[in-house]
Amino acid sequence: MALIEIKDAAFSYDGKRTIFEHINFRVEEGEIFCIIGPNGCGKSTLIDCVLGLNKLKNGQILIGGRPMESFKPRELAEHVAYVPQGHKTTFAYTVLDVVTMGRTYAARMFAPPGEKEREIARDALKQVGLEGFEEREYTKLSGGELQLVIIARAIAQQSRLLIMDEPTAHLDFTHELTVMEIIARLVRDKKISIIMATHFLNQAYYLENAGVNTKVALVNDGNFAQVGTPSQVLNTENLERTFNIITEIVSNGSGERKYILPLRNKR
Ligand SMILES: Nc1ncnc2c1ncn2[C@@H]1O[C@H](COP(=O)(O)OP(=O)(O)OP(=O)(O)O)[C@@H](O)[C@H]1O
Repeated sequence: MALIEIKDAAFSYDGKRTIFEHINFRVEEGEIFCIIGPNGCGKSTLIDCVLGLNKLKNGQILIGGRPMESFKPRELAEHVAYVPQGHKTTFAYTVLDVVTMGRTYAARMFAPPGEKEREIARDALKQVGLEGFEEREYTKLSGGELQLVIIARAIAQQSRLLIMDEPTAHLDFTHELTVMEIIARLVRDKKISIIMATHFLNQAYYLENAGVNTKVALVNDGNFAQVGTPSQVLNTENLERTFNIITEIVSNGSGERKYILPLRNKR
């Protein structure tokens, strides 16, 4: 059974303009589903629907075969973790406190998290390479470190499904690669499932190249124009149609590693 299934989903903010319609997809265990498309095509809106923050105009979302609206918030947190695009750092919590917040749903009502929850949080920090950051002040981290803490918080939640909206936005090359390595490990080795919106087309190829079970949905005109593996979907024709750009798909000598080489805008 699919971990999550979206059936004939449609959404509009004002009841007049449809942002997307007839969206169908399912995400299996140990699979990453990348949502790719131009600015304003509705990626974040779709993600907010999957998180239950936007109510669909039409269609249904099933989590483990069960309609999403039948889940209590605490129950939903057990199944779905979220890595947002940006975050505010208002309070001077320690890094360990922030990551432990991922365990809130599992703690007893009104009880502070116990040592078991803090141990899970410490382990999550280790998984993102932030061992030793436990007592650092959250507000004093760099953007890259902050993003890794937020990913650690989602890992600490121990949900089978992770939703990520542009997880590498504003990150430098090193931190982008770190995040991609963490994603590959979670999906390929730990069989976590991820839905990720991204602008970085080559990230889908990076994952495919790394042996991660990867699917791509190319959003165009409020619909999924194509769904398939990166090799099936991210070809020169589809990229030209969706982004109006001329590209070349290049590969290393043995043809195992593919990348998109952007050549020029089509004018
Ligand atoms: N709260 C809102 N109320 C009304 N319209 C909105 C709202 N949020 C987004 N929109 C509109 O919905 C459309 C889709 O926006 P969305 O942010 O989902 O796109 P996106 O693909 O995530 O964009 P980007 O790649 O630029 O982040 C846009 O036309 C946007 O202006």
